[in-house]
Amino acid sequence: MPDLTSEHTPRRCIAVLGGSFDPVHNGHVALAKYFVTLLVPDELRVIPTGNPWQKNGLEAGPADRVEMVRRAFDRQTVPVIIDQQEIQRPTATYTIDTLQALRAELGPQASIIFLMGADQLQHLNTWQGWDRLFSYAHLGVASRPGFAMDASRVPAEVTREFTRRAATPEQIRQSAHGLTYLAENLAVDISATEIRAALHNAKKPDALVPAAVLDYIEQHHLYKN
Ligand SMILES: Nc1ncnc2c1ncn2[C@@H]1O[C@H](COP(=O)(O)OP(=O)(O)OP(=O)(O)O)[C@@H](O)[C@H]1O
Ligand SMILES: O=C(O)c1ccc[n+]([C@@H]2O[C@H](COP(=O)([O-])O)[C@@H](O)[C@H]2O)c1
Repeated sequence: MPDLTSEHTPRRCIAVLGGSFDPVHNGHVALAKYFVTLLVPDELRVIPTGNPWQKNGLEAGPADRVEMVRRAFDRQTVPVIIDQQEIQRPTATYTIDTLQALRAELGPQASIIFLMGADQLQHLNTWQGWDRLFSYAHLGVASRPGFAMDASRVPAEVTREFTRRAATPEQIRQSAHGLTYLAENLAVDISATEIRAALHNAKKPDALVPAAVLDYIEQHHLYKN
């Protein structure tokens, strides 16, 4: 039987943003928007972590983080799915498991790109099965103030993989997995850590989080001492 998918059906492209989102903020929205503009994916999949094993616990519960994410991403130019698979998985959250599940769900043809900020790039080689991530997805990384993306801070083995797999947005859209893209001109100096600190000090971080998220935080008395 001829492979009609590759010849006649455009390949679907799904951009995936995983995160603790404790809380979601304008840096996350800017990261997603950057890659949505670059790739014009068919879907933005946002996946709040369940048990982020490299963090010392989360402050807000999963239901609150999901609702904040829903509010933050309610006005995108592409369809958005808030995917709760990591929250529903009882074990430690490993991206490799998530990407395997997404590949099984979306099929071998789909172009899947997992997005992250430069802070994660700096220790990507500590992720569970990091070198197998490329078997399931492309990786898209954006710069972030305070986190260099050059050889001074990125481990040599990570730089090597990113260099040999570097591709254009068009190449990423036209293949399923295994390529990389470094966006070096995003510069949003916001972190969830500073937002939690502001809220604990009764400050209103209204320039750092979407208004609908701040409303939710206030209504539900999140991040209070
Ligand atoms: N300001 C930002 N610019 C670019 N990428 C970002 C930014 N903030 C977060 N990211 C990326 O978004 C993803 C989820 O981040 P996360 O939810 O841990 O936010 P955070 O601000 O880093 O949180 P925390 O301060 O609690 O560690 C990660 O890949 C991270 O690198
Ligand atoms: O798979 C791993 O081992 C792994 C280690 C650290 C982070 N991640 C993923 O990276 C994304 C951003 O993580 P964080 O801690 O910055 O919110 C989120 O989807 C995490 O599950 C994944």
